[in-house]
Amino acid sequence: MARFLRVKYGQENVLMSDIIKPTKSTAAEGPYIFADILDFKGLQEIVVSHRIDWIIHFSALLSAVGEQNVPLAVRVNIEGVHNVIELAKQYRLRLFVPSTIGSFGPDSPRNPTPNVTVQRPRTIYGVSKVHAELLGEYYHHRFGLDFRCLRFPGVISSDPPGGGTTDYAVFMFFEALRTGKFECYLRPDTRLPMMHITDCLRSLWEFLTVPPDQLRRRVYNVTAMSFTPEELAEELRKYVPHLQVSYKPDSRQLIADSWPQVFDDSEARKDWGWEHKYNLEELVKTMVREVGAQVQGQKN
Ligand SMILES: NC(=O)C1=CN([C@@H]2O[C@H](COP(=O)(O)OP(=O)(O)OC[C@H]3O[C@@H](n4cnc5c(N)ncnc54)[C@H](O)[C@@H]3O)[C@@H](O)[C@H]2O)C=CC1
Ligand SMILES: CC(=O)[C@H](N)C(=O)O
Repeated sequence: MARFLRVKYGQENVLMSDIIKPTKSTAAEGPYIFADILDFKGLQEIVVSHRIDWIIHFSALLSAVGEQNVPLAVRVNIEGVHNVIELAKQYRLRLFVPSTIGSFGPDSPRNPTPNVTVQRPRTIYGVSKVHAELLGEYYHHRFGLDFRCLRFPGVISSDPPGGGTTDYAVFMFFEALRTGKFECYLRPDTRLPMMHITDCLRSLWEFLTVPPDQLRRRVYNVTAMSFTPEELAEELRKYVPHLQVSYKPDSRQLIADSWPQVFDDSEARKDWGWEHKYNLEELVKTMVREVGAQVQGQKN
């Protein structure tokens, strides 16, 4: 996202932060600083000394890793949001926080899942995201905070994924192109909403720049497609014809079974003109090219 925003606003005007060391190429792309989302005073200092006016808050533990360390997920995902939202209120910053299909649960309608419906997720990740959505809406109505939030589906890119349930789709490309074999931790018929990273970043950008009076909500579903592991493998076989996929469901299956299968993003399409560009065919073609280049680079 920083790369995307730097093209629009200039390299020096977008400050990237994390608690981890940047890769060489990330460090070369523009300013990068240490910021721990749990350190409120440290965040205040950054906002003041860098004259920050807009926060895009990505830090989180995703669904699968969150279940492995619930206390840490509570701190990073819930305390972290308390800190940025209070910061945004104090300094009148604009704030974007992503949510997810994981903010829905087994009581939600799964096909399709509308923008407003029962949520009641069963993972700490989902609970923390519903909390962020509600708190953001509350701060918007109570204090006039410009809070915006998109619920993303599984986002597919050639970067290493962070420990979610939808990560299988990324792993399948790497294993298919490295070894021609893949063991999937979800059942072959597990349908989940997905989106290519290019569409994800564009949706975020378009949503951030919509004039406020065009928004009927502060939280919108967005998506591009839905597919199952079996359907993804079938499309991938156009490029790796002998791909063998076996299935060994683990605890992530339970999570996937409680999530939307088809995400209804008609409100985003109607209110601010959201349109995806990548369907399954385009996504696979692009991923094969990008992951293929990485795999080739590792071999040389
Ligand atoms: N990747 C996906 O498919 C989807 C992602 N999202 C949301 O997008 C956001 C980014 O997701 P990803 O990039 O995939 O996750 P990721 O796991 O790759 O990145 C999360 C980042 O948070 C950082 N972090 C952890 N603790 C921190 C702390 N105390 N202070 C500062 N930073 C800290 C980590 O170092 C990591 O770089 C998350 O909020 C996630 O919920 C939403 C839906 C789908
Ligand atoms: C859909 C998400 O939020 C994420 N990729 C996960 O699987 O946890």
